[in-house]
Amino acid sequence: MIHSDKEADLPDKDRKFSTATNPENGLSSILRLLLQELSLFYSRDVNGLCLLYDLLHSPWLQALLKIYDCLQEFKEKKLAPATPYAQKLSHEVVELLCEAPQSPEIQELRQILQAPHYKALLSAHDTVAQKDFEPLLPPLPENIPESEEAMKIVCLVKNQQPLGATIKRHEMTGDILVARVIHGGLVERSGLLYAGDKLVEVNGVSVEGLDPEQVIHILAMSCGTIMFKVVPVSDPPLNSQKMVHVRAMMDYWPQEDPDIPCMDAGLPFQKGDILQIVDQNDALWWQARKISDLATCAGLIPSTHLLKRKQREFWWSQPNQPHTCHKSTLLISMEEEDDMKIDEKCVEADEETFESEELSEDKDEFVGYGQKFFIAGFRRSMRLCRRKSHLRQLHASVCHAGSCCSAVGAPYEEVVRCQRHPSDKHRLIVLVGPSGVGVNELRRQLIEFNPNYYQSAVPHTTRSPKSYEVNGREYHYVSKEEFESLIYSHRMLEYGEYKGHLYGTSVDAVQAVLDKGKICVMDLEPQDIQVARTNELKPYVIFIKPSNLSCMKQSRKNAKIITDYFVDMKFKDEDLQEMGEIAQKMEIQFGQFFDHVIVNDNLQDACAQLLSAIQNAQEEPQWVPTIWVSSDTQS
Ligand SMILES: Nc1ncnc2c1ncn2[C@@H]1O[C@H](COP(=O)(O)OP(=O)(O)OP(=O)(O)O)[C@@H](O)[C@H]1O
Repeated sequence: MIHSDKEADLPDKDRKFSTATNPENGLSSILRLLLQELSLFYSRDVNGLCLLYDLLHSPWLQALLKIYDCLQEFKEKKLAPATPYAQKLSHEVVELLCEAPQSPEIQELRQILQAPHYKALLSAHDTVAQKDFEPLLPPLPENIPESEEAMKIVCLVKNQQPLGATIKRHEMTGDILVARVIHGGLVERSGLLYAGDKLVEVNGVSVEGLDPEQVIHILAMSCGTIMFKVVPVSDPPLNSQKMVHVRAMMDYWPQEDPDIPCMDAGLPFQKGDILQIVDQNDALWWQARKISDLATCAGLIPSTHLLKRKQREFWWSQPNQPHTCHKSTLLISMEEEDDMKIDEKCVEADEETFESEELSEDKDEFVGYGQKFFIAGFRRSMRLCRRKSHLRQLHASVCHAGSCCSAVGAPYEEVVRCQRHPSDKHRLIVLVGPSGVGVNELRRQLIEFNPNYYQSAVPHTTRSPKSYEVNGREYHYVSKEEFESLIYSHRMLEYGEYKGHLYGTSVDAVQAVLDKGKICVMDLEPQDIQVARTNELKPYVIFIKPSNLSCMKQSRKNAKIITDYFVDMKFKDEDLQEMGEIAQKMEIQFGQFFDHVIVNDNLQDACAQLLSAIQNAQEEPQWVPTIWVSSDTQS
């Protein structure tokens, strides 16, 4: 269907120098001449001439040069259609074939020519060949008054998708204006309508005096081509802002937001979603797309400014009502119950009993088959103290929440996609999960799998070392003053008190592992994640989640938990149920910080998932807070 009219177009001068059109000047023919010359010297093998001769004579080089010549020839040709009416021609051929004596070949050809995709191909060919790219505009209305000179007529062909623009009524004049053009929608892609354009007519119907809803009704009833008569805005807004990516730190449901200017244009999202913000021209309503669905047009999301304002208004109007900030209240009451339950389980025990339980934990710290190596950070006191710190810090977070914004924080966090450079330190791996879900089990399995690569940080304590303990192995033994100074200088990632002693993990202890080129794996209570989220440690947070109750009952038949008063205690059904509830609440409150979620049902599967998640975190590009990268560049 397409042929070349190169010869007809080319001036004589060009034709003379074209290697492509004159095969004698082609590279392959030059090679042929060269070979003839070389053959004269071949028998004498002057300076490796034989080698060169064989090389130039090789069939693959000859073939390559021929291909090069053909491509060169093709590149210089201009393509023009043999006929712009291929569809008609095909139709004629089909008619002739009907009259011709029938044979299997003729039948097959008819079928091919009548197949819808083939017809569509010819139709596309003809459209291109006829250069029929412009939409057919209806004729301009006659007798346009001179005052309407500034108007323009815009025709859009509506398909199944919405037009991608919103309208509003001007408060003073009552004019119907284009309020905003949605990024990626039909109107934006046409480039014909802008925010601020005044609508005069839609499909010949005057919009004067109509409500926006009535105009929308006219648009909804129209199909095919829609004609707008508009007075263009004098300065069409230019979107010169660069795209920004953010992590949503909250959920948003447009259907539940009475303030959204157009509910259908809203973009629902959940905390943790990565959003691409494409338009921030409006101070209150931004336009964004989910990174997981970039093919769709953008939707409206509330701006940071609007959300903070709403949070403040809500706080002041309903100070006694539970709201976003109060989600933690649920956790607190639950934790208080938890404490009471521990009391119920309480057995009288004296210091001696605890001493022996502490000793019995040694099996947790010396592991390995045959060769014994040491894993720090699994001590019972440390784990119980961590649980208590959870309760204490939740209390503190509510007491200190002076304003809604400080409790909730920024609704969006700016992020960039970034890959760790192989020469950079590893990212800290943080495991989070409800007590008993298996965080320590998984951490231990990981370190046992490759103790030269995975390691935990050595915690600090203010208690004195026991006779068999070594400073810097089980714990770093420090004075209360030293410990407190680490807290005040923000060098403690987590800390808590247990039986009158302080326990905690410092940033420096984590750094010591990372400095050795190893991957540091630690578990944290979810409210401590934010403390660890720094450029220094760049933590990758993995949430360990229980599976459903019946699976847990099955898989945890032989599992044991540690409590204040028992070293090993079997799970009761209530424990497993409570674990599920706490996991749910953790996800609701802290889900935005989780980079990855693993359901710990089958232990082997969960370990395999953990290994692969850690590998991805270290070696694949990930979304990280922009501030981590910018502070890297500055330092
Ligand atoms: N997938 C699993 N299948 C069977 N048992 C498991 C699984 N994961 C963990 N366990 C067992 O469950 C018990 C509790 O696990 P673990 O001590 O790791 O809990 P944890 O999340 O660290 O809790 P805490 O933070 O309160 O110490 C242990 O006996 C552990 O061996």
